[in-house]
Amino acid sequence: MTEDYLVRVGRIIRDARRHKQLTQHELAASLNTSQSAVARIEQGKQNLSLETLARIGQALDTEVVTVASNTPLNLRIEGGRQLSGEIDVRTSKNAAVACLCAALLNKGKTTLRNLARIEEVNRITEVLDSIGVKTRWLPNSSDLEIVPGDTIDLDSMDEAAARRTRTILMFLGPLLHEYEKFKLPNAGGCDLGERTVEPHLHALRHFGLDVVATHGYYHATVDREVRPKRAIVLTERGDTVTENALFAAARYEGTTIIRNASPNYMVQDLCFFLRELGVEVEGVGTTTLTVTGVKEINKDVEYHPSEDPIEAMSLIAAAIVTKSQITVKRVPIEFMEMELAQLEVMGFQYEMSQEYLSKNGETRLVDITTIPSDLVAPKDKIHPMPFPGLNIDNLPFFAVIAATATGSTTIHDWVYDNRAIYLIDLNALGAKVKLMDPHRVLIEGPTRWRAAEVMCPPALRPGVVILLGMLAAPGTSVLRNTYVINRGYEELAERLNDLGAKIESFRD
Ligand SMILES: CC(=O)N[C@H]1[C@@H](OP(=O)(O)OP(=O)(O)OC[C@H]2O[C@@H](n3ccc(=O)[nH]c3=O)[C@H](O)[C@@H]2O)O[C@H](CO)[C@@H](O)[C@@H]1O
Ligand SMILES: C=C(OP(=O)(O)O)C(=O)O
Repeated sequence: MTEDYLVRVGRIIRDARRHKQLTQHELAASLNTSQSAVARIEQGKQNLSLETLARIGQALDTEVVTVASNTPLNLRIEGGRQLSGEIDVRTSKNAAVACLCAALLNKGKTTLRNLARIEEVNRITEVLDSIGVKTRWLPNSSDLEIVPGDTIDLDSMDEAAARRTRTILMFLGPLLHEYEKFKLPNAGGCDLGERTVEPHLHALRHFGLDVVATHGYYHATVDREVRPKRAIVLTERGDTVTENALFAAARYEGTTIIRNASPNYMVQDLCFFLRELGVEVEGVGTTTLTVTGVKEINKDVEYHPSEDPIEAMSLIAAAIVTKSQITVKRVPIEFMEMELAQLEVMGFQYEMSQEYLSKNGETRLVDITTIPSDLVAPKDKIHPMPFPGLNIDNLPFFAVIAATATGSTTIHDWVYDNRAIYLIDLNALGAKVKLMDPHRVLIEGPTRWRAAEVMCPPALRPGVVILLGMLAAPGTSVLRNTYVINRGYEELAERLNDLGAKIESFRD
């Protein structure tokens, strides 16, 4: 390395350290080195090995050196291997994004413990950092600290990051307390077809929010005289719309009743977190939420979001399709009961531990040990429903499971216009999936899986479904362009490898 280059790298490291509000001492401690060594590195007076650069990147949550990161990340899978061992379910993407947005309600310091370190969270922290909210991962942990401070500078928003997620829509609820006029870039995310924002606007109108969508932005105005006069009835029982209504109610000093609310897992997590902020929420887990808000929130709080039922389902599906015995630990059982009941109908056998509590002190967890089972197709169609029905995001996993079962299974995804269609990508791996119409697929099993090279569908769950098919297929498969998977899962390939899978990531 030339001296000039070392100086530039040193400066990048210094800036990243300052951005994370770490002293040289603190960085040195997490690198197991001395403060003077860090000082030399930052002055460009220290030769750096690739390993040291990687460790610094890890300590500062930033890639100091980016290796061709603009090219898509692909996975190479040696399939047909059985899995074994134990794996912990990590905390959920959907609770993470809800709590991140809720942190905007609080002028004090919010610490979200053991947060999922996934791309979706990275996009939101990029957006938050760009508008002047200070976020930092605490050293050697997955705990994220968020301090909004006194002013939020929406004009400096990292729009590219904002447009890659639908979560930006959930800034409406918190921001209506701060501004009488503001604009936000339109929401993006997985390509699942048209996703409405109308129910959000309908709910937030009760708090004086009016939104006009033009030229890629939501232009919002807030009339502070308008306050909820009666119960807010959501026009859809959606998760994020319920969350937006909760954000609005959380800093309204009166009492708001939200009917047709989603009682789903991420909404429950959000309600528990709002309680930590001093907001009264009754009816958690039901379709009527009664919220008594507080005008200003300025509290140092911490919260532990709960484990992800969708990741739990993904891991159980991995065991089923590879005919493996594994123990999936920390399964939030309340949100997996319908899925397990449906799997039982298909002949799936498993053992379940006693219940214990998640670190949020509320969510009930169990460990599930899968028993390799010969599955049969269910007589009735499999379809999702709002909680306590079969989770909408767990439905795609039934496609790859049905492909291993004997007989014909109908899967009916009434929710998304564009999600069922990706399931036919399983056919490249030998499955027989027929699209009956945009919402229904018919799957004939069992499948003689074969390896293939497939472009990852532009949607998170279908992407993982194809990956699971590849785990089942003997031989070498390649799944190309897998960003969407990392949007919702933390180190999925590495963790499956710990169970005996053989997955390598590579860039072209
Ligand atoms: C960040 C987050 O938490 N995302 C979840 C949330 O997204 P989110 O709450 O944003 O879901 P949407 O509002 O997009 O709803 C999904 C689809 O279901 C339709 N719909 C929904 C409810 C209803 O009562 N009637 C109805 O028709 C909507 O029109 C839409 O087409 O909920 C979805 C459905 O559970 C999940 O897939 C997402 O993972
Ligand atoms: C559709 C999903 O999420 P999002 O709402 O973030 O797009 C999902 O988690 O599968």
